[in-house]
Amino acid sequence: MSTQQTAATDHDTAASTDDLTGDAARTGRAAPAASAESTATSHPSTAQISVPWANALGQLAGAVEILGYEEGLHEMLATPRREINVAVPLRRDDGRVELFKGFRVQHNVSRGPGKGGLRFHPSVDADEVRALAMLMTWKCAVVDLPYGGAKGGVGIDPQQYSERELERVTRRYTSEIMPMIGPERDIMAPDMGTNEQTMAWVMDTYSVSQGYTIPGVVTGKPLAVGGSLGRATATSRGVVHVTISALAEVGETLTGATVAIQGFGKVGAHAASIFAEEGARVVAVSDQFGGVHNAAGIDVPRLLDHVAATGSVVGFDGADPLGNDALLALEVDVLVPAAIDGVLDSRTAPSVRARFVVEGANGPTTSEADAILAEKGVVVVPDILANAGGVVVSYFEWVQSNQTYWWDANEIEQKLADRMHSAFREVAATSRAQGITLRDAALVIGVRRVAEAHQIRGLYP
Ligand SMILES: NC(=O)C1=CN([C@@H]2O[C@H](COP(=O)(O)OP(=O)(O)OC[C@H]3O[C@@H](n4cnc5c(N)ncnc54)[C@H](OP(=O)(O)O)[C@@H]3O)[C@@H](O)[C@H]2O)C=CC1
Ligand SMILES: O=C(O)CCC(=O)C(=O)O
Repeated sequence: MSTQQTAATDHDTAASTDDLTGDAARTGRAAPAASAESTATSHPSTAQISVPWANALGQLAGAVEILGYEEGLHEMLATPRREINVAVPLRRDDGRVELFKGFRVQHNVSRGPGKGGLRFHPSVDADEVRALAMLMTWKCAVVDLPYGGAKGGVGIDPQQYSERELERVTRRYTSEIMPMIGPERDIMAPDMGTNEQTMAWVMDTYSVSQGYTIPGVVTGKPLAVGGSLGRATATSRGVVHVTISALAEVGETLTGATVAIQGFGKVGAHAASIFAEEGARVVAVSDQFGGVHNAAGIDVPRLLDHVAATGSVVGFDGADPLGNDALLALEVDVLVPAAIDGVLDSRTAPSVRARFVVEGANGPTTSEADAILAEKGVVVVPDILANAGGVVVSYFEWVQSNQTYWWDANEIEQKLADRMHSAFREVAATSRAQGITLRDAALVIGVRRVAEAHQIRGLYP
């Protein structure tokens, strides 16, 4: 028996995960637009809506059904408050001109300014950004931050462009969406394809336009211009905190637990390091080029050196090659999708053998896959809880910026741990009390907080 199988067997003796998967029949409900894969299309010009937006609407519909809200309130919660589409021209280093589409969506601002990342990825379109903005609304509410939800994106593959070209795209995009953003209006942060340098360019472009330095317009900035300690690792650390909480629910710890991670970017790579430091066995990781697997556990620091030298996990000599789909099907305790959305769908979900799926990525599981995983007894810790560590420390960064007084790393890590564990406890308690999945429980908490804000403010009768 392999060491991987031994670990799984050890964990099999612990308490069952049934009470965190809710009632599978209920999870598989036919909510409006919930059958995302069958009704949606990834082509924005057709009458149908895209998979991420259909999934987001379906999730909201499920929460509204549980909460018993009437249609007017449902419609208000489903409708983005403000959206802007912009054209972003770029003069390439060689003189040619290219045009990209950019978007910023404020889904809801009833609890505070819009908050959410900026994504550079070729798949970015209006529906994807809408879906991600809606997720931000529920996410900020689940961890009880005084923010609404927003997201931005540019349909560009950043790996095909020079640093100088990316700077020009970022500055032009920022200028185009300028009327919507600001430290009290809408605060950006890094997401897929962007990083702290991108945030420094956004902050500089915004500050120059206003005539003075305004660090609070973005979070996830470099420390040298007002970033926060702990932000770079916060999303991943939050993923590890909720994994520890989820395992504790069934009487287990992280020690020796097997973990597979899809995506080795800002979230996936830090998660691999932190899981390994905390005593878990990281057996597989992947990036867009493929994955690597070692049942005895990957030497993560050595893998990081390999990635720094080659740009990919592929070819690492301390593990065997593995495809991305095969990674999703590994028999592990914890599977962490930390790359793109929709990777767990009706095709891949039946093969999942992990006991816990902890969503580092936004929207990695389609509605159909959710129902399949619940049926199989797989516990899914949903994105709006699992990856909220990033926005929690973004909030800390914004608070520090506003008060111009900086906390030390221990204070930030402790506040992050407290916030993530207490949010998990609250979600798990709702899940148990109502017999619903962790995703539905997190949505019920988030949606209810946002609806309450509307009702108290009088924006909704
Ligand atoms: N950064 C943050 O603070 C937060 C991020 N998230 C979510 O986490 C996810 C990852 O974000 P982040 O780490 O910031 O993004 P990055 O751009 O830093 O990393 C993305 C990773 O995904 C990999 N990837 C891209 N396409 C595929 C594919 N088709 N199959 C497998 N892997 C793929 C990339 O591979 P390669 O390295 O080869 O390019 C890269 O390793 C996103 O869903 C994001 O919205 C959620 C909360 C906060
Ligand atoms: O840190 C933030 O403000 C938001 C990060 C983000 O985009 C996300 O949580 O999806």
